Amino acid sequence: MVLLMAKAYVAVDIGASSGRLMLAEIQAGKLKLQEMHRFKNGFTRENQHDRWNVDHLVNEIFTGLEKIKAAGYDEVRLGIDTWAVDYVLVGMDGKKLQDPISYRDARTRDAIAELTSELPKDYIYKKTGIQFLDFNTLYQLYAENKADLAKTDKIMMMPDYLGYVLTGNAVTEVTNASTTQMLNLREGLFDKDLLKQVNVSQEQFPRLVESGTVLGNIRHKWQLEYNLPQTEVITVATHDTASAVVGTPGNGDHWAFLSSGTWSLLGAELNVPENGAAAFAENYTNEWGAYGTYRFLKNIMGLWIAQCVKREYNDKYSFADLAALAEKEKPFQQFIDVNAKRFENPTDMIQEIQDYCRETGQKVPNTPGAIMMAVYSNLSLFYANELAKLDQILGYAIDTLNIVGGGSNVALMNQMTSTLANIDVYAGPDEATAIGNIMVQMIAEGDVSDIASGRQLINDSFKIKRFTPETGKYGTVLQRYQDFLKFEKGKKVTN
Ligand SMILES: Nc1ncnc2c1ncn2[C@@H]1O[C@H](COP(=O)(O)OP(=O)(O)O)[C@@H](O)[C@H]1O
Ligand SMILES: C[C@H](O)[C@H](O)[C@@H](O)C(=O)COP(=O)(O)O
Ligand SMILES: [Mg+2]
Repeated sequence: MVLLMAKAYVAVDIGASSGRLMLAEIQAGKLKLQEMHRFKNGFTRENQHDRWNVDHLVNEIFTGLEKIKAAGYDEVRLGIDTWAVDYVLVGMDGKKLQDPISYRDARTRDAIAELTSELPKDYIYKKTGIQFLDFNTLYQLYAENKADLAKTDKIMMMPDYLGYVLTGNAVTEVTNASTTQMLNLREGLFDKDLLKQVNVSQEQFPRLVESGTVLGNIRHKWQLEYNLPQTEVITVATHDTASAVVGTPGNGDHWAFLSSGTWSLLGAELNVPENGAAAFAENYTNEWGAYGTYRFLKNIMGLWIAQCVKREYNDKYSFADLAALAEKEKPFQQFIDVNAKRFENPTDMIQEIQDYCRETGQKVPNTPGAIMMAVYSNLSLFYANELAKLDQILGYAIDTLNIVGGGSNVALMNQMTSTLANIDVYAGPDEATAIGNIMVQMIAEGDVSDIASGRQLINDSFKIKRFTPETGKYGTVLQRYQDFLKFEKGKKVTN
């Protein structure tokens, strides 16, 4: 009797700190997920810029696929998602011109001020509905080496470039394209004025496609070089946060998501964009989601800070160790604006945190536990503050927060956020990005009918932990934090 193997799906999810290949199948009505390969990601200094090693990423994808083949899977579907805004310049010969520059590189430091002196911010926001982050693709292209741009045949967003290397086919998938801050909300195309502003032609971007589009099979030349399964690549929601939102269980009537990884992306899934005055004033974004939705969210510095702290202790502590050390400390011993520019890419994060506390006349954390409690408690305060703003902008009360990603493992932060925001928190799955990647593939293949049934399958398949508010436990700390932020912004703390 030939056992019909359930279709196997592979998610390649590459975040700013780590990448992974996750294999999924539906077994007995549940989604079974297994990690087949994990690898480090990160940028290094090369040729005067912070750059990603994109050949390393390609090699790791093939290594992961060889492991999947060796595990007995001869045929798979595969989707690729990565972090946003960064791109690869591809020359007339179809090869990359150089290793891509990271969004944390200093080259865009003054780009927003320069570009928006010619094109006002409100004009750009009305067109695109996208938040002003100085590393958006628009500002990277504004700062790009003009000679390199002239040699460029195609500008490929990171996940699209990886799909192109595997299959030879180039597209621009819309969820990640929206993070460029160059897509026109009304027209659904790259905006002509913004293209002109950075001397790029529409033709230099491959055609725009929706998530769920079949990209093609892995090229034969790779099959000869590596021992790979037969692999059909599907263009998923290629911005990792878009996949994370698809993979969010969506518990609650008016629920919000917090994709908690290197970045914390806090927001709500909308059916129409919200690019009005209040959203503009609070720098909220309308990144495009899967299935015609919009990810109305704010970028928060997130666990990037924890990653730097861990590295600066020479990886002596695991993340779980650092969370356990923090648990032993008292919360809210100092207030920190975690989104201050100074925390974006400092040479020494621990020093930066201590200097900030000294400059603002606050208690300076000196031990790993105290430093991590400062990080976790101020992230939780920032989340609670932003949830209050979200209620104001959207005009209704968010009743539940779904926290996904690696940060959903930090019970201390899940509980603090629930109490500070006075709403229920559902934590998990931590691999929601990979799950959302796979969900789009399954919907494209007809194995799952739509996103609602996909989210039901997620709830049925993974352990989702609920946290409820310990009402009143922290008194007026949130109000005092909000007053502190207003005071610091008024003082224009140098950052
Ligand atoms: N067991 C854990 N305890 C505490 N923190 C954790 C744990 N697992 C993961 N994390 C946190 O999650 C972060 C990674 O989340 P992840 O979603 O994998 O990020 P990315 O996709 O950006 O690489 C780590 O930086 C760490 O701070
Ligand atoms: C620069 C972008 O805002 C950033 O990539 C963010 O959107 C993102 O993709 C975060 O994903 P991580 O998994 O790296 O936290
Ligand atoms: Mg991630």
